[in-house]
Amino acid sequence: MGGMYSIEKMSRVFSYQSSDIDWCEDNYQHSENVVEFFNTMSSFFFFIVSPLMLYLLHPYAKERNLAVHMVWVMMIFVGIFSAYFHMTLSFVGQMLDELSILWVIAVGYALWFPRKLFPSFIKDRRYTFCFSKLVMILTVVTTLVSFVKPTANAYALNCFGLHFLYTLAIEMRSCTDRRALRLAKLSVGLWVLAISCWISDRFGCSFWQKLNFCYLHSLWHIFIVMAVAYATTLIAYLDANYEIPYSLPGLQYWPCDKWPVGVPHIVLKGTTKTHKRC
Ligand SMILES: CCCCCCCC/C=C\CCCCCCCC(=O)N[C@@H](CO)[C@H](O)/C=C/CCCCCCCCCCCCC
Ligand SMILES: [Ca+2]
Ligand SMILES: [Zn+2]
Repeated sequence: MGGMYSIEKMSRVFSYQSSDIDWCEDNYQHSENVVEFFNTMSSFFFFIVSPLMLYLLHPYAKERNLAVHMVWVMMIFVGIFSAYFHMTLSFVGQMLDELSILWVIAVGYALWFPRKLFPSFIKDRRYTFCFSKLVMILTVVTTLVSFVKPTANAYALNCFGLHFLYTLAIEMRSCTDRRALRLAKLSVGLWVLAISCWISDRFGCSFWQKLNFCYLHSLWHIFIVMAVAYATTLIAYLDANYEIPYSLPGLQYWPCDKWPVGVPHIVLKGTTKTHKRC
């Protein structure tokens, strides 16, 4: 009897709308199996951008470390879990969505956090591995803590965005490379657009419902993927200048460098040992 009760309780976490969160988009408007249709569909944007980023970052990853591909491989899973969450609004969907974001951020920090900003006790090159280990231990602990108050997770995750902006500001202070500075401004601009949509959807829903425009969370999906694409290229570029300067890293835009819009990527122009400014 007790066993039956706990199985029933367990399966409830998979059921539709078992999550505490419900985004502004009206539920079941376009299908009886999909709770938030546009939020689900816009999650597929992750699938378009992730393979493109894996392709564009490949020359840098080959020279530096193939492990950097983990970030965009994991972003595919973020897309899958995000689509599942908005399709069902289930508790399991919410946790998968949030925890996959947490792990992408953790891998990003373990791979790219600038050594000069390491805590003083692990600043030495020999202990770089310790930093990654520390990040992973903290992430395992945070994963367990995230079950205590699931509604707070999304806000906690957004704080990483703020910490990332702070780290970027310190990094860019000493940078004179015009292309890198422009990319930093574009990344921050996209992040500001994204976070404004997320906050507005969360807290201004009644206003947007009056205007009959409840798609801000879908726009958040699109802007945040673009912000992450721009920001990861910038971080990878700064990292390449620091760790593999002999490869003469440069920044270009895909598909055509001369177009006013495009996806940024790194080109490696050389193999001789020279230094750059960032
Ligand atoms: C030196 C450090 C390098 C760090 C690299 C970071 C790499 C990748 C980071 C983030 C992945 C973000 C993925 C967003 C997925 C959105 C899915 C979603 O919509 N989930 C919502 C529910 O559907 C949920 O409420 C969202 C929660 C908040 C997520 C906050 C993500 C913070 C992202 C920080 C990105 C920084 C980019 C800033 C550019 C200047
Ligand atoms: Ca909704
Ligand atoms: Zn979402």
